[in-house]
Amino acid sequence: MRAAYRVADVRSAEAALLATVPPGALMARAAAGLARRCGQLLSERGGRYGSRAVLLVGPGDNGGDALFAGAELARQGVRVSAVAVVPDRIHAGGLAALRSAGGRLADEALSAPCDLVVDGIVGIGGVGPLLGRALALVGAVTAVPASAGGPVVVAVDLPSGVSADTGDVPGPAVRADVTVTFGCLKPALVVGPAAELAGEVELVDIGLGPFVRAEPAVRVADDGDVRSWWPVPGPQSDKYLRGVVALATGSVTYPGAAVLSVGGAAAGPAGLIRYAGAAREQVLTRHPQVIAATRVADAGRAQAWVCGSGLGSGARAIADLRAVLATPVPVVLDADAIAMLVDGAMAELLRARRAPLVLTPHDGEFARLAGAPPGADRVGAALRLAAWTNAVVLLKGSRTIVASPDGQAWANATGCAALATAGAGDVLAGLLGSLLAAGLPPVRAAVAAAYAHGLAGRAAARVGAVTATDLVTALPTVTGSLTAPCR
Ligand SMILES: NC(=O)C1=CN([C@@H]2O[C@H](COP(=O)(O)OP(=O)(O)OC[C@H]3O[C@@H](n4cnc5c(N)ncnc54)[C@H](OP(=O)(O)O)[C@@H]3O)[C@@H](O)[C@H]2O)[C@@H](O)CC1
Ligand SMILES: Nc1ncnc2c1ncn2[C@@H]1O[C@H](COP(=O)(O)OP(=O)(O)O)[C@@H](O)[C@H]1O
Ligand SMILES: [K+]
Repeated sequence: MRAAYRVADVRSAEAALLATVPPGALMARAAAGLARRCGQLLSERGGRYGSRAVLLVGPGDNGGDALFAGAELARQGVRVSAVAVVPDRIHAGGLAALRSAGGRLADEALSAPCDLVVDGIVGIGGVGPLLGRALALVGAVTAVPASAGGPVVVAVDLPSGVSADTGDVPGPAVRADVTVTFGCLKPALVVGPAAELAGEVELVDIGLGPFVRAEPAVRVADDGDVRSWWPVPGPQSDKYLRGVVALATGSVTYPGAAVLSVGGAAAGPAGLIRYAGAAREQVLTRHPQVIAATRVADAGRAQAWVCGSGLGSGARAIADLRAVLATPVPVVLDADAIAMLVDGAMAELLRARRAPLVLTPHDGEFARLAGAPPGADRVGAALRLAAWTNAVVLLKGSRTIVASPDGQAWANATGCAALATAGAGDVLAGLLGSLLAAGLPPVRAAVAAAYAHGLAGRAAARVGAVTATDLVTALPTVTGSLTAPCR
């Protein structure tokens, strides 16, 4: 698990650490890690000696990091020039180090082609959209991406122009190929549109870890986490002990949603799938192992229910949702089931529930339920909805967020834009239901489902254009690999 911390918590940890080290030591550690990575990138692009690097140097310590790293690169034979965002406010020690190593202060950014741009405009001290010369410099950096022969862009700590605590991008911002961040991750590196601007994130250890006392703002699961959580059958298992998942999804109008959600469930760890709904025939044609009924009341017992994907909102859908909510087992509510919560008609049933509830809204469904879209602070918004509904909220998007009523938030790092295809959410809901049925607690089930779903999207995208059916095809290999012993 990786953890990202808010700026205020990073500052507190930094203050505690600073009291234990000589002045300048932290910046030296940060700059050494930054220079190491920049040097590697230059080596990969044809060599350090004689290459050109431009440092964009803001007025704070972020600029200081860039200058000290630039000094180290200059000592290695890189021709380094620095451009000050505010010429009369530049880190004096850093500038002196750069000059004594042979680097220079330039008036204009990128007046000649260069191999590397180091974005030291702002880091965790950035507030709001970039202003003044900082804004103009961002335009110059983003003109030609590295993939089109432009310089490789390395952001110092964070890409300048992003909101560190929320991952919002309130205006023009640097798009980095690599972000070298110090001490710990910040939320903008893992959530929201900012995370897409960070490129590959390298965390440099500056000794901050033991001084970070706060709870993480956001957690990110890795392969090891998901592997260790994923339920695996043992010698004593039978289909019931592995868990029974039931789905009330699809309708006469949207039978495909039923087929897709059952397909997602089939890739999960549950030992038996029940289906209840109007798409019984279509489900059985694609998934003959399913035990199918037409109504929830006739479906039989399950350890978890999934309800809502393609369900519609007529009288039949309302009755089925009521029946699902009345069960004493974990429930996933997706799509139309979320919409049916809006008018409050289900409030009493929801209040009476003791078993976990997981809501899987996309932004539109979130807005209907919460009364407003998630906005700039997606983690905060998901946490508020989770607290208000007493449900785990899986807020879908390019960095899907899982938020729990007790204030824990996770961001998913495996997704890819190919998942933005009709029916992908149905597949996710089914997989999530299967994990719940197999006994995984709701936060872990939601995090693990989003993780595997994202990997399936990537696997399918390697083959070609991705449909939700391709996700169903790709998922068993992904989930199988998550349960295979590590080699
Ligand atoms: N924490 C740690 O452990 C370590 C931290 N380290 C490093 O320190 C960095 C933090 O440094 P920091 O505190 O000096 O703030 P920083 O990001 O340089 O920005 C402040 C300056 O930017 C300006 N500015 C702000 N917003 C702006 C805008 N929208 N548009 C334009 N300008 C804007 C603002 O201007 P002002 O408002 O003062 O006029 C102010 O002068 C951190 O990210 C990391 O790189 C490492 O060295 C070691 C370990
Ligand atoms: N730009 C994106 N990058 C990565 N994943 C995305 C992006 N847009 C959507 N997704 C994912 O695609 C899925 C779409 O689900 P959803 O909106 O419910 O679609 P549907 O209702 O058609 O099934 C979600 O898992 C979501 O996280
Ligand atoms: K920066």
